[in-house]
Amino acid sequence: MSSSTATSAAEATGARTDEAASLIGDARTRIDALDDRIIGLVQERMAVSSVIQEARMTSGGRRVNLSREMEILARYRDALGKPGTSLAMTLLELCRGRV
Ligand SMILES: C=C(O[C@@H]1C=C(C(=O)O)C=C[C@H]1O)C(=O)O
Repeated sequence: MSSSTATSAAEATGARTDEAASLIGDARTRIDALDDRIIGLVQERMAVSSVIQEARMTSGGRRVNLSREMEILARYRDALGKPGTSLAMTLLELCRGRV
């Protein structure tokens, strides 16, 4: 490390060289942008899910539809493996609350 700026970047990233610290800083900026989009998509999913649940309940049905939830869990598991199931369960909890 040659400058104090590089030293603090290294401290913030855990890198041991200026080059690695720079790469990590840039990649973290991209991750922050991706997380902003993911959060926005989750919020959009919550809003769409809420429309479906309200329509079903207004028609006299139940909030939750387990067969549909099984499809969603399988889709995430097929795409992402076992942690995909956990992710889908968290998404479903956000969208329809705890059951
Ligand atoms: C949105 C629906 O209602 C509920 C919420 C779901 C979801 O957020 O994906 C899935 C099944 C239901 O428990 C639906 O039936 O599609």
